Amino acid sequence: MTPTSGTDLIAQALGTATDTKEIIVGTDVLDATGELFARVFPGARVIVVADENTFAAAGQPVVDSLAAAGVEAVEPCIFPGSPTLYAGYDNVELLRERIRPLESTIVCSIAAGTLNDIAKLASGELGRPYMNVCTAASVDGYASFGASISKDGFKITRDCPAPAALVADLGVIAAAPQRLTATGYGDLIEKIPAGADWILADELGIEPIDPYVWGLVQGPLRQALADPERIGAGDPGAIRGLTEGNIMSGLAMQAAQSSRPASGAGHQFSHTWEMEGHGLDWEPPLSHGMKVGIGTVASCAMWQEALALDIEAVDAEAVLAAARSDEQIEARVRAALSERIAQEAVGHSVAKNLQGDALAERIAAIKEAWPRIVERVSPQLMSPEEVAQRLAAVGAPYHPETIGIDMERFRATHLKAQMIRPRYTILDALTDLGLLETVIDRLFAPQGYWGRHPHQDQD
Ligand SMILES: NC(=O)C1=CN([C@@H]2O[C@H](COP(=O)(O)OP(=O)(O)OC[C@H]3O[C@@H](n4cnc5c(N)ncnc54)[C@H](OP(=O)(O)O)[C@@H]3O)[C@@H](O)[C@H]2O)C=CC1
Ligand SMILES: O=C(CO)COP(=O)(O)O
Repeated sequence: MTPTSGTDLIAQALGTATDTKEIIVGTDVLDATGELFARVFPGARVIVVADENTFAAAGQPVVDSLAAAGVEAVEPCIFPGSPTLYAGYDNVELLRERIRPLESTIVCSIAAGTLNDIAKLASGELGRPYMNVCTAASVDGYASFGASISKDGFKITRDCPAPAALVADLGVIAAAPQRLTATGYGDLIEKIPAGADWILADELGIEPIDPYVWGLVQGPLRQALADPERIGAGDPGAIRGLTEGNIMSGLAMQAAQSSRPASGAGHQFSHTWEMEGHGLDWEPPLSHGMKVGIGTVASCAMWQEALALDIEAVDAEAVLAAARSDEQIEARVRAALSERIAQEAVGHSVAKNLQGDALAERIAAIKEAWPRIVERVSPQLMSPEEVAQRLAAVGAPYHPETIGIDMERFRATHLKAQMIRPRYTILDALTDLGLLETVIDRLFAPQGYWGRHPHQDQD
């Protein structure tokens, strides 16, 4: 039977999930936490991990439910609620060392994206499973393999198993601050251009699409994104769709053991600003999904411009002659990025840098595949205007100015975003074709998307 609801899709995906055994999504389900814990971790003790915000949102019912199920509990670990917890490796170490001496003790975190990732990596480094009670529809990282954690200033997804179980109480999630719901929409909508980036990598034989994984993330995606007004207004049914869409996206990352299904060039804009520290000292800090939403507009605008190019006319000889050496790439990365980001970014950028025969082959491959790429990517994408309208409708920022990024910095981010990850996206295809700067020029020219939308109030 073909699953019809998000709940059915999650149940089906769990059948093949590598780490996650059970996910409970519903209204008034916090009191199921204890029995779920006892079922998934028989005989284990629990340590509840939360921060003051998330404990206030769901803590006591979770503690009561664990006690009612007869689960022995050690003293909870409650992080301060203010300043907002950051996804830094120091917090992972802090939690890991707190739980290390506690034998047969499993973390039950009560958390949105940040603390879930901290609990995931701290548990993973000790080879222990964990579970999470989700407090907002703010991210797709709940069910994912890997934790996005910053270490020495570089933020990237670090390998560790997904949670063994999740509880997502829709009452708690709907009552979370509206900005957390809006940010979850921003994280989810990037799966649209991220899908286009994956099609590109698939067509070039760089990272083939696994149809099963593709279906997990892309299957429920458009339905989950369908009604930003209702999501923004806090409608429970629409928030359920967003929650389930984000969980499915996490399950796709779990099935792929990679964030490829959920993260493309749009995410790379967000990661660049985050590593530059942009908005981290705001209270509340500028969230992941808010930055990803703007990155999604940027990525869709770039794809739109790319699809209008005459790729067949690209002069491969000229591109080869102008190709940068690895030393030149390193110098560019070091000039663009601060020292602590550049250190790791140089490795990714140099590894992606093609010259000579390898570059000639890549250009030929892009030319050969381009008609199929256009055919497959066109129905996948949304226009940048549509993405911006949807973000506005949900109550999320939709223009870089709104998040304090001026046009000069925004324009420069198009180049930096290509440097910080090994993942092949539209940024890399344009780089290989020697066209990235040309496309950026067109985007910011008077007729280009950003030329026509230089300020939020002119949108
Ligand atoms: N691993 C992965 O695959 C992915 C990871 N991420 C990462 O997730 C992080 C972003 O997570 P996000 O959820 O946006 O932000 P946070 O987890 O930082 O949440 C923002 C703030 O809201 C609090 N909060 C959460 N729920 C409630 C509630 N119900 N009531 C009141 N306050 C609440 C949070 O507490 P608390 O800190 O306890 O959550 C925190 O103080 C980033 O680090 C990002 O990189 C994003 C996508 C995928
Ligand atoms: O944030 C992510 C998915 O939402 C994944 O981030 P990466 O692209 O750094 O793996």
